[in-house]
Amino acid sequence: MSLKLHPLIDNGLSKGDSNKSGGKLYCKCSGSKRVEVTLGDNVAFNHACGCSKCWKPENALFSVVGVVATDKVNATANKDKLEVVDKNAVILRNACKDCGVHMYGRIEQDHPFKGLDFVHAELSEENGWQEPQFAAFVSSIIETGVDPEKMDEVRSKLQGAGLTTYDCLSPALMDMIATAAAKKAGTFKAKM
Ligand SMILES: N[C@@H](CCC(=O)N[C@@H](CSCO)C(=O)NCC(=O)O)C(=O)O
Ligand SMILES: [Zn+2]
Ligand SMILES: [Zn+2]
Repeated sequence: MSLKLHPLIDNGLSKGDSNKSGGKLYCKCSGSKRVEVTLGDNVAFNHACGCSKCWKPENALFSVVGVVATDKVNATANKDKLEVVDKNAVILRNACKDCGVHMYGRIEQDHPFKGLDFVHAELSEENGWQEPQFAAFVSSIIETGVDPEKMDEVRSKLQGAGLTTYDCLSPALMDMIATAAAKKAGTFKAKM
C-alpha cells in the first residue's frame, strides 16, 4: 500500500494565485451548522507539518498549514461551536466541537509568531491558496505511529513533490524565532 501523505501532496502540488486575497473556511459539519471562518488574506509559509498537534484530514500523515495575520482571521458563523483543543499549547487551536476540525490556531502568549494565526486553506471551497512550500516536523510522524523504517520513503516522496524536508521549521521561520530570542537576550547583531 502506498503511503498517503496528504491529498494536496499525493495528487501533485498545484500552484497558488499570488493575487488571491482571502476567502472562507468551513468545518466538516453540514449546512447551517458549519463553522465559517473568513480570511482577509492568502496564507503564507504554507507547509506540510508532521507534528502530532496539527489537524490532518482522514488517513493523511501530514497536515497542511499556513499563516494569516490574526487581524485578518474572523469566525463569521457558528463561532460558539469553537473550543480550544489544548489550552497548554503555544498555538491555541480552535476546533469545531462537533466535527473536530481545527479552524484557526492563535498564539496569545509572548512568542515570535504572535500575531499570526495557523489555518488550513484546504477547508476552503476555492482554489488559489499558496501551495505548500516545504515540509516541517517530518520526523515527528514517528511519534504518531509511523515505522521509523518508512522515513526514507516518506522523505523521498515529499522531495519528489518538490518539498524540502525539515525536522523542525524551515530556515526562514527558524531564523525568525532565533532573531526574536537574540533581541530579547540583547545579543542581536552583537558580533557583526
Ligand atoms: N514533535 C512534536 C512537535 C510539535 C511542534 O513543536 N509543532 C510545531 C509546529 S506546528 C505548525 O508548524 C509548533 O510550533 N508547535 C507549537 C504548538 O503546537 O503549540 C509533536 O509532534 O507533537
Ligand atoms: Zn464542525
Ligand atoms: Zn504542526
